Amino acid sequence: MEKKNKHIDRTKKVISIHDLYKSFGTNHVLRGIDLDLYQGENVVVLGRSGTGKSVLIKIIAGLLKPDKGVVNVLGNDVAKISYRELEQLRLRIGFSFQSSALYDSMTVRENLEFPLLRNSKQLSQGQLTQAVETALEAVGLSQTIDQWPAELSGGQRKRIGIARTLIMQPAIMLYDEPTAGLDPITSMEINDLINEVQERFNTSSIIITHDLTCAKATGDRLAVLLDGRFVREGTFEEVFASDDERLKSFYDYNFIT
Ligand SMILES: Nc1ncnc2c1ncn2[C@@H]1O[C@H](COP(=O)(O)OP(=O)(O)OP(=O)(O)O)[C@@H](O)[C@H]1O
Repeated sequence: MEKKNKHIDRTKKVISIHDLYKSFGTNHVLRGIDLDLYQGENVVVLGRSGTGKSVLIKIIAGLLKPDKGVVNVLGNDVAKISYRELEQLRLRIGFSFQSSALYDSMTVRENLEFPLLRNSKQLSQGQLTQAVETALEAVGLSQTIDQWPAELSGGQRKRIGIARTLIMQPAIMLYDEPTAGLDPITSMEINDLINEVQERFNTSSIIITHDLTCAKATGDRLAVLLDGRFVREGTFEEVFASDDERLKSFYDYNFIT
């Protein structure tokens, strides 16, 4: 079912991208991208492999510099701010990567404490425990607190990865292929979690995927990236209510997998 979110504030842009270009040598990856993300909104970026979705996310996080164009994140022009300002900005952005990248040699509790200890050293043990418990509760995995990553399923590891991101109370979440490699039921649970995070913490999110079920379940708005530009944008129904041949590849892909 298509989602409905009533909490989007269309007067507040948390990300604003205008006329963004990025090439690597003769490989012109992004060729004039415009994208706004509003407070409380989930935007899905749909695109096939190699279309520049990760490059876009890296530019938003200031990990890559644009060749041309403006990328404003939470009021900061990422190409212009100092390294220190960029570090501060990154603390307000949560990344959920394809591999959940938990530390195998740490328990779930230690994995979650890690970003807090690295970034805000003045917390008492009681505050740390409280933050860990709140984040685990938000992803429905309170009982795993003293387990090791190797004891968890792929879906559970993904949730713990999201909890570790939430513990920093990010304003923006960037999800890179959140359902990749997960079975349909677990994928559905992750989609629900993305929506729960949006509602509970009023985060704004960019979700990168080529999974149409995920796009439909989580996206308030979809933007389809093809040949370096967004070729269609709107709700799931608006984007796919057309016989645009360029979108056929997504149906074929999703039919096969
Ligand atoms: N640091 C880099 N140096 C050179 N080329 C790069 C670099 N990063 C990305 N590219 C190129 O940019 C293009 C887009 O890559 P990107 O990783 O953004 O694709 P994607 O849409 O995220 O794909 P996937 O779904 O497979 O992750 C590719 O051709 C890739 O080789």
